Amino acid sequence: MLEIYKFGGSILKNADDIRKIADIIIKDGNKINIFSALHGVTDGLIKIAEYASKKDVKYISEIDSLRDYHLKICSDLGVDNKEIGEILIRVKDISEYLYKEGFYDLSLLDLIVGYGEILSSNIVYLFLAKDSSNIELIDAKNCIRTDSTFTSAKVDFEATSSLCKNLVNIGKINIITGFIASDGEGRPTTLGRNGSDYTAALLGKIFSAGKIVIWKDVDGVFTANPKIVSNAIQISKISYKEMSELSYFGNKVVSLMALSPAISDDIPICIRGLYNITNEGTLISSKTDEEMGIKGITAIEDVSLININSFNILGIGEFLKQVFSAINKANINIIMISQSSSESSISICVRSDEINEAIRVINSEFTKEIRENIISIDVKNNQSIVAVAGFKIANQSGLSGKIFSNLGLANININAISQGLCAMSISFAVDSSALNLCVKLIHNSIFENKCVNCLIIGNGVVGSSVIKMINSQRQYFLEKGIDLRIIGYANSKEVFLPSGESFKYSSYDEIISWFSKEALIHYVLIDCTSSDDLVANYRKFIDHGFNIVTPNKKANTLNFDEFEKLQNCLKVNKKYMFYEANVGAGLPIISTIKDLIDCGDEIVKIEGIFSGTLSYIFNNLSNGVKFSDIVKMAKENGFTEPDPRDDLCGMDVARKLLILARMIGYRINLSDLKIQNLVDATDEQIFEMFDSANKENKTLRYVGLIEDGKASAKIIAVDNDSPLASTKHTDNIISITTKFYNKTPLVIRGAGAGADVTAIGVVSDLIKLANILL
Ligand SMILES: Nc1ncnc2c1ncn2[C@@H]1O[C@H](COP(=O)(O)OP(=O)(O)O)[C@@H](O)[C@H]1O
Ligand SMILES: N[C@@H](CC(=O)OP(=O)(O)O)C(=O)O
Repeated sequence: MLEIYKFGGSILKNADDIRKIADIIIKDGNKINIFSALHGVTDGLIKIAEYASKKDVKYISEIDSLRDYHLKICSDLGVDNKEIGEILIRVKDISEYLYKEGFYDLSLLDLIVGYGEILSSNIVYLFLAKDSSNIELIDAKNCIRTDSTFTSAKVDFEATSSLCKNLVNIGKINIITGFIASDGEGRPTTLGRNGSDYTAALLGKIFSAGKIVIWKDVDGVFTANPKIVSNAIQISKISYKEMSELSYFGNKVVSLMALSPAISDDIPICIRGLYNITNEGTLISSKTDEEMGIKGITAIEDVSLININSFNILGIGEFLKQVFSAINKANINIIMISQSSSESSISICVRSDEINEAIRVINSEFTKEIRENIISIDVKNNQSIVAVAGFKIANQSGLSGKIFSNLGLANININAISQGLCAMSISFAVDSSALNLCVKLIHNSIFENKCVNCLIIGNGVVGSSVIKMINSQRQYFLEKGIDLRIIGYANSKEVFLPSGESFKYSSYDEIISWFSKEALIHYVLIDCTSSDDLVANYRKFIDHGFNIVTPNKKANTLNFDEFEKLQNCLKVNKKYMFYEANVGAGLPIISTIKDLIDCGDEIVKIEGIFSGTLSYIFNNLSNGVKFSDIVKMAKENGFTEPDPRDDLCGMDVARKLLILARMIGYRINLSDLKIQNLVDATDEQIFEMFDSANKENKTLRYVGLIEDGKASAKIIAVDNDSPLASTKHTDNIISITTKFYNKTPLVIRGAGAGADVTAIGVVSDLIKLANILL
């Protein structure tokens, strides 16, 4: 099966690229190979023509760099540079002529610009010809015949077909210049920017190729430009119609012009990546990937919007006819139209370089009406058109809502919208300054809305366990439709990204702006620190779209005013904060209390052992064992904070009590709690308490209590048969008495400390959050 290969400027950057291309051509024995100019060379040649004709000597340095670029590649490839040098002298001669004349027209522009393809093809030919005699170099000026519309010439297919059949020997490996052609008088023409794709498609049609393969620096067609949207998804199959829609709206992967010869003869076009040849690329054909209804988001930059308002004096039909015929006469290309018939107003989008002409013709068409204030015109410059395309666009209910509500949240204004009844696309105009954010947001609201993007700050014991748990359970969560994705994790100085890269930060603002620019849809900050500073920044994170999940107790124990501000901030931004691991690590204490409240139950009393450390200490009290020795043992076993006084002072228990008390509506602060501090408790004092409890068949416990609007914690002697007496090891136990659980309280008991159980608390919050968001 004959295949046409086309190699674009994006993969013609250096000698290595050319070696890779040569390998592919030789390995596949591919017969028809079309080449664009080296990367950036067409732009460079246009600049040379412009400078030289304006008598600007900058053209000389441009010529020099053009020469150096090509000659360096020749020398890197070990190719004799004599011929290339001669071609470069011709380019120099033309530019000197333009300089002398101080003028250029489009035919001269085509003459000079076409040398880009001549140079690149010659280099490739010379390189391949070093090892093979079966290589042919073809200048497409000798076989692609066009009219004389310089810079965008129209092809005479019949003449081209017979010239190509005469000239191209498909027994050989042909290296053919893309983009360039000649008119009936032999004058060089070009097929329009990005025209090499078209050359490839024409040859595909002429030689009834089985496939046209366009080699690129990307692995295929993606759901958005992967250079803008880093998480764009590669499309495996896309229909000609869908691709045409994307190309019309600015997708550069394959030019619109190139699609038509392929469509007419049903020749599949495959987009493949030179740098990843194991990837099969994207197939553009009559078939599409049915499951993927929406294929992508694309944009046309540098457009202007003209709004023409008519105050209904003319009939709407007559008004539109006049507008379009005026614009049509001036040969201006209308890219998008949006009409509001009730007001007889119409918005027309044109390329920015055509806006002045468009305004001029409309002004002259409606001179009288404008003078009489029947018609008014206003113009918005610096616009871009964004389009979402795919075969299911027309019948995707809610799609526009999803797109526009996300743009609304990001304060991006839509200046005009267009969608047909059976359209393959929705297109709309936005300010160019918002373009990249807009494309990312739309992309992510369509393709990434099933994923919760987790930023973990704090990579200590808990943070590391959370990361491990998210990663090891990933598949399990995915099967349940929940995609928890870690987008970064940070210590106090640096953020590490999944790509292996990292960046240092000195303020949380830097982290926020780094991740906000990705414009993902669902963000969550997982605060695994005990930092007050990070908590002080929560509101900024929330304002920028983050939800919060945290085992850090500092946020819920801020002084009440600050705590309320945080709650309001969550409410205003419609974001969530989950904090199961604040109390009892993974034990479902917070969620149970929340559920009870949500059901209308009333919490009368909460009592329990809230500290794993203090639980361990009092569980190990027995005759003949000193309190201070048990504290030492707890420390040796890693059950205490690095400084055990942080546990003994009762502050950790106080925070937990305050968190629960606020949940059930107490408007109190830490200073309102009565907490027994054990830092200075002596062995004798504790033994005395232990002994007298023992004698009364009671057990000593450090118990927290929330009741009657107050919260406190102290050592209590509880009955030996009370649930609080039954704890072991580092257990937490919490007994909740409510309006409904009034005879026998609801009791939750289990391990209340440790990295893994805390991580469970965090991850269970993430799942709850995901179930709300997704
Ligand atoms: N949806 C998309 N999928 C893949 N690439 C895209 C998409 N939209 C824009 N691009 C851009 O198109 C570029 C390739 O086009 P171009 O530079 O014209 O290639 P060439 O010079 O090889 O013809 C890619 O590098 C990529 O940045
Ligand atoms: N070199 C021409 C033709 C072309 O098709 O190039 P590329 O394949 O790099 O888009 C241009 O830049 O317009």
